[in-house]
Amino acid sequence: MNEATSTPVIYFYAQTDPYWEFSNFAPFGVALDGAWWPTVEHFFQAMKFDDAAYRETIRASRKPKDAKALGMTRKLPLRADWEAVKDGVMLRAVRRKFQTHAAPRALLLSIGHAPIVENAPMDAYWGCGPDGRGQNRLGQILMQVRAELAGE
Ligand SMILES: Nc1nc(O)c(N)c(N[C@@H]2O[C@H](COP(=O)(O)O)[C@@H](O)[C@H]2O)n1
Repeated sequence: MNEATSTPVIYFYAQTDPYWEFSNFAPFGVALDGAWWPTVEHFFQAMKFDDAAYRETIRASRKPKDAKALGMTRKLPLRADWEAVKDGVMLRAVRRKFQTHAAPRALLLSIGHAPIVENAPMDAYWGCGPDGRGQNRLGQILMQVRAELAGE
């Protein structure tokens, strides 16, 4: 429960959780930059790199966890501006996912103005982190996309 508003908080993360559809790992592909990406995670991880061949390796990987593992390598350099652009990359991909797929869009709109939190125990940037006090940037982006879709 959000104590300020008494609105239930929507948590999501694992495939077995309610609202798994909100995860970047959920199987909703996106068309971006002239290609089809199997999940938002594939696109996000690939965009970390200037190397086009490596981006394609990530795009072609079987599962989002494979894409994530490929994106975590530091054998190749991250693009120099990654920290500056990563939130915009995430917003583009999440926005396209919900524009493209009716089922997750309906679910996102069905929860009204409820706060959304990625319940990621190891990620205090995109999620709420181990102590629940992380930045929750993915949750914020989902709420932004929800407002756009609702015409707010
Ligand atoms: N479902 C799921 N499983 C994991 O293991 C995760 N880490 C996440 N979180 C997502 O990871 C992405 C962030 O990647 P970087 O750490 O910036 O490389 C982002 O899509 C999170 O939502 N989710």
